[in-house]
Amino acid sequence: MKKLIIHGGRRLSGEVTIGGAKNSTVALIPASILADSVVNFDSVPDILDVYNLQIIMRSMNVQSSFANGELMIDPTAIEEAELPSTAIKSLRASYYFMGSLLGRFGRAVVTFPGGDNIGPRPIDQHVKGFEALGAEVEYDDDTVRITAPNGLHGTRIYMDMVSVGATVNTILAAVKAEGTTILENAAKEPEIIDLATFLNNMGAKIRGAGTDTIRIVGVEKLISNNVHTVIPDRIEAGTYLSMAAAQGDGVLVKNIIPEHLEAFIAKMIEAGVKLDVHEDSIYVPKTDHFNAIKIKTTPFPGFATDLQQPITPLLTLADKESVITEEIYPERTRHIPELNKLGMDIDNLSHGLIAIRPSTQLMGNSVSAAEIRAGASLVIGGLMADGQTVIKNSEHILRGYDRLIQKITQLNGDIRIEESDEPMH
Ligand SMILES: CC(=O)N[C@H]1[C@@H](OP(=O)(O)OP(=O)(O)OC[C@H]2O[C@@H](n3ccc(=O)[nH]c3=O)[C@H](O)[C@@H]2O)O[C@H](CO)[C@@H](O)[C@@H]1O
Ligand SMILES: C=C(OP(=O)(O)O)C(=O)O
Repeated sequence: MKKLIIHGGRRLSGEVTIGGAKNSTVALIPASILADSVVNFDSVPDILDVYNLQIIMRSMNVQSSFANGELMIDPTAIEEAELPSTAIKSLRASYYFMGSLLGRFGRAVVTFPGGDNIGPRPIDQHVKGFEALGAEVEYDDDTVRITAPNGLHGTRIYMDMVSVGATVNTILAAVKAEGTTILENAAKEPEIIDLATFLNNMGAKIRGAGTDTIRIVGVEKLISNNVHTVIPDRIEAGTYLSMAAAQGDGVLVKNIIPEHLEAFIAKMIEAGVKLDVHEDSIYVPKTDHFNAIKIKTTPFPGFATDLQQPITPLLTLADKESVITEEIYPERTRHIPELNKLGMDIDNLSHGLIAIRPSTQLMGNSVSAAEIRAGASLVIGGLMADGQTVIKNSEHILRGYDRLIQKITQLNGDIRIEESDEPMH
């Protein structure tokens, strides 16, 4: 197990550059096995999810190399194989191999994915998409078996709820299907536009990504002729904006697409942080007085559930009680008892309703990261609290935060990582 050790209380300043988006990358990599050529990406974040996706691809004889943000994937000699369940379980997005293997081979056998423990994460809408395209889906124990004995055929699919994962998986299965697929009530997240851009540049015909109706005309071949640059990670950006507002004396956060963070920026400004928003960067000035605010998480372009936990420590600095309604994952509250160990006063009032009260005396403590964004909130809490904070199970954080130690150190934070003999849980 890895532990993060933070000596808090130091003020942060300087610049930090945001990496490529985890949630794009983890869709782009499985998508690349649909290509009939080598595929190249840059701005790929240095995160554990990428290494685990490489392990999964290697089991299918898909070779890849990854260094300095450049990722090359060669799917031209791909073979069907049993996928390694430990790597599959290490991340959520391994379920994108259901859609991409189905698109490539007309069948897929994938163990149920892992990912963050943020409450129930059903896949009924993914299955609805596959079945609508003509696939048959069977579950046996922990495994999903998908076949398409008569091929995949475009159709009209209405998603019963807005799901990022189901939208991505349906696109992956439909991109080489025969005929036209019309996906209604699709998710509109920027990462879906990034995926569609990547596939379209290889010859796919996907229109409407970023709106709630996506139209896909199936094509036979996908050939990559250029390098795809992954969009900046809006969740990593929001995490550093929150960290800088809570503990900074002036921090410039670079490589941001502000349009991807509109709801978050609006809430930070409402909280009293006078953000200076530029074309591709945001300056966070030192803030002495914070207002209490109300937040409700909703699908894009609303306030992202993935930023609910990272903004929470900042709200403990407000003058009155703030309230967050977590609509997407009401059980995404495992940060609360841990942040309270640092002296914060946060209450899980009822299903998804969180009260954050002013707290003054924060002291470091030993805490545990239950999942990635809970962990990110603990990193911010640890930087705010006096004394030493030890964050156990930090692998969860490193799943999705590019060069975290280097970036926080560059901002004058005191943080290091240590290996411990205790098993991860
Ligand atoms: C790798 C990736 O991109 N992960 C993101 C993705 O997760 P993920 O794609 O898993 O999240 P979804 O958008 O699918 O989930 C949204 C909501 O729909 C529900 N649902 C989803 C699918 C389904 O078949 N049935 C169903 O009921 C979920 O329980 C949840 O309440 O979007 C989430 C919501 O923005 C983010 O927190 C995750 O960071
Ligand atoms: C929930 C998240 O990730 P995943 O879907 O990969 O578990 C996240 O990035 O906040």
